[in-house]
Amino acid sequence: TQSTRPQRLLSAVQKNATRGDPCSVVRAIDDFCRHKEWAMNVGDEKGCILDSVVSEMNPAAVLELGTYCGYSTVRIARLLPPDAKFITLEFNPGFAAIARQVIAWAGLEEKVQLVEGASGDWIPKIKEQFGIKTFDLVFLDHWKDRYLPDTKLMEECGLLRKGSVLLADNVICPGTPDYLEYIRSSPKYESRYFKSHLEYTKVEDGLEKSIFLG
Ligand SMILES: O=C(NC/C=C/[C@H]1O[C@@H](n2cnc(C(F)(F)F)c2)[C@H](O)[C@@H]1O)c1cc([N+](=O)[O-])cc(O)c1O
Ligand SMILES: [Mg+2]
Repeated sequence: TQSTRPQRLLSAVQKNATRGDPCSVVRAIDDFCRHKEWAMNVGDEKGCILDSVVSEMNPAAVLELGTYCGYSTVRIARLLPPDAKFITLEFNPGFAAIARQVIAWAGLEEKVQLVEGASGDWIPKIKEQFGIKTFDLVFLDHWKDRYLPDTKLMEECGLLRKGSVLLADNVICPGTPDYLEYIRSSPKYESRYFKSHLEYTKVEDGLEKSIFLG
């Protein structure tokens, strides 16, 4: 039977990366996506911006929306302090199964809680299910038409505190126009655009970093 792209990406990790070495997992995925098959990971260029935001914040509680194959999950988890809580949400069971193996190959399964399901169902349950009051950092990289409704839902559920940071991928390509319009015009946020490129290409894209002002 035909393999899927996520399965081929996992095989490249298992072939080329060293077990327990997150950086070698990140490098193996970037090499695979640059030279063999493009895939929608945040990539190395935007990934460095993600790294700098995570390192600067040293967050105690992180939420990722859109695990996919676990590339950004590994990038984030490798930088977190030991007692940090990191939840990553994935809707597609096939992608989740691959991501679990990528995260395990990196040796980071203890630092990450991969939850399968829809954001609309899970966001209202996170506080009680995982004992999390608020998130210090949220990385949005899931369906682009869900960025805005899920941000409003996180506000309503009290998951953001003064100073919480939302970091959104793909605000230019494929684009999240309703989210950008909202976040840049809302008095509840202070936003900044980090210009970069769509992963593994020369096309413009970037990350929008927004601080919740409470
Ligand atoms: O479409 C893109 N990304 C969509 C990404 C979607 C991923 O987020 C998951 N998800 C959906 N809901 C949840 C939640 F939150 F409910 F758990 C998680 C989906 O199953 C999928 O794995 C994309 C496309 C391009 N591109 O160039 O076309 C480049 C990129 O960087 C991209 O991120
Ligand atoms: Mg993306």
